[in-house]
Amino acid sequence: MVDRLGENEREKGLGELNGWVYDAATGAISHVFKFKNFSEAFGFMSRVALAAEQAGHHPDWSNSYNSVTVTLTTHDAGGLSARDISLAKAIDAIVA
Ligand SMILES: C[C@H](O)[C@H](O)[C@H]1CNC2=NC(N)=NC(=O)C2=N1
Repeated sequence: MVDRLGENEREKGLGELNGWVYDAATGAISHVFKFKNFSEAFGFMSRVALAAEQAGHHPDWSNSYNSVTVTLTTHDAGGLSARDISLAKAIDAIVA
């Protein structure tokens, strides 16, 4: 079990990320990643899948051709937790 972040922790975490948006209604952060083509998008998803497995924390996501929408929230905590911030940082590192 992991705690939901308070407002201050959430804002601090968001400040350490690159282009993720918090949705208060769902308690999730999301980011739309765009690539040159489907192959690049799927390669990104493969790398994220490995990072997610390593973290034991998994994205809600969708893919349409060259676009991947990644949404992170912690179901167990009913909102955003440090695990989401940590996985978002790993994803930012993958696209950097
Ligand atoms: C037992 C295991 O740690 C949990 O069920 C994990 C797996 N991956 C998860 N991923 C996400 N995004 N939220 C969770 O609450 C979650 N729970």
